Amino acid sequence: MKETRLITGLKNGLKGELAVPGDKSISHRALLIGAISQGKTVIDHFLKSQDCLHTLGALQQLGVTITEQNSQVQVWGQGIEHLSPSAAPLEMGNSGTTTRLMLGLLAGRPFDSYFQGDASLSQRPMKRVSEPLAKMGAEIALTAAGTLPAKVKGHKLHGEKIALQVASAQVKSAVIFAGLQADNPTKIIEKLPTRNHTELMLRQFGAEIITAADQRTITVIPKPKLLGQQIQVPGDPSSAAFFMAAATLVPESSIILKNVSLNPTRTGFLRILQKMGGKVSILNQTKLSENSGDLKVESAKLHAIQLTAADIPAVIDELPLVALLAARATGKSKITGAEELRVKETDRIATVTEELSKLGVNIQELPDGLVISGSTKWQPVTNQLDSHGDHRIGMMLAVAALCIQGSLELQQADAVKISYPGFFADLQQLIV
Ligand SMILES: O=C(O)C1=C[C@@H](OP(=O)(O)O)[C@@H](O)[C@H](O)C1
Ligand SMILES: C=C(OP(=O)(O)O)C(=O)O
Repeated sequence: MKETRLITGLKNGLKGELAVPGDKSISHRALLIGAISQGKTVIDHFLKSQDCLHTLGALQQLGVTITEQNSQVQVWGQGIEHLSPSAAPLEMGNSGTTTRLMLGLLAGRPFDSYFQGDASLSQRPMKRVSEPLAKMGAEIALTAAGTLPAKVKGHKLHGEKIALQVASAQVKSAVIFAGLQADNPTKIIEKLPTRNHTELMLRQFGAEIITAADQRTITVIPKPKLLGQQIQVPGDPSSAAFFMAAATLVPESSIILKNVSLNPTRTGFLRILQKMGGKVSILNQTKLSENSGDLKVESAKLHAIQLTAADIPAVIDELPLVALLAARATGKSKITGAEELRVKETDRIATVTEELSKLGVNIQELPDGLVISGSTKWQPVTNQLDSHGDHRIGMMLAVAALCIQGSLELQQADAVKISYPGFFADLQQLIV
């Protein structure tokens, strides 16, 4: 990641319409669930970003045929029992989602698998997956630090009652993929409800996955007959959030973001922005593979916000952007219960603090969050910002730079390719 980009503060507001790329979480799952089903799965609006392409590549390493035609991705599923071992390590790149979901999937296959990832992913915790899976009979060897590279020795699995120690959709999904292969039902109890795309999509393919009224107790009935489906991936709300923030913060903006997912486990940023005084309205609601709609966003003056643990899962990937909103708002904001940010692509509590401080923002780290005193009169101490190789930090800083007079350099700007390769081109489309 070597690319440096110059970003110039905007004199005019953002204007126009944009359809953001497909949802990253749903794109990963459409490939994985398509691969273990019988028959063809056709994916519309698949997110062709580096992370999702690692899921695609790893499935090809396991013998799955995946083709592309007329901008659709086709997965030629033959059922889970047709996955075949890969002699070479499965390449996870930078993608935590690929790794954790595939560890759950391959733990129950009758062969061994090897996983490796890039330098950032190789620092991220994997015991959160290997430990609950071990209760089901899985055997996953990690480094002494509990990280990749991993060796999965495939075993028969048994259903268990599993109380998860972290609120993580990746961990929940790993246990669900293992539970599909077990010889009796698996009951998962989450600390807090997290994004539910795995459950929704597996139901569409024919599985019986029962979610209790508390939204955090999930029962997986094993050995379903899964049949290939048509998937229409809605726009990624985590990608839409960058433009929602930009349109809010740059005066005289008014934009429409088309077909964005409105799954309530993902709309935390929308709700928080509204609570801070943001002007966001939902226009046309549509049903793609999940509920979605168009979002109209206009510039607004914001006030501070307090977030605690229960707020975090629905906004986990947008928290760097919430920090940016808070940095431009009136008053002192506090985010707590967000210690998960420390184990993302970077320690996002540290990288957000380091980079926003360079812009003159009054921001302090907490062990599990941030305290930010907002102001619209930042005094940058440098004109060089750095994504630290973290896509979400890079895009948040690009939005921050739009709010400033003059130009800033963003180093390692190409990190955006991990989840949003066309980010800078799409941003340009809204700049008049
Ligand atoms: O399940 C998923 O698709 C994801 C879950 C979240 O991670 P955790 O489950 O670790 O919170 C999120 O940060 C990640 O970008 C995608
Ligand atoms: C944390 C993220 O992804 P992953 O865990 O899949 O690497 C992210 O996209 O912000």
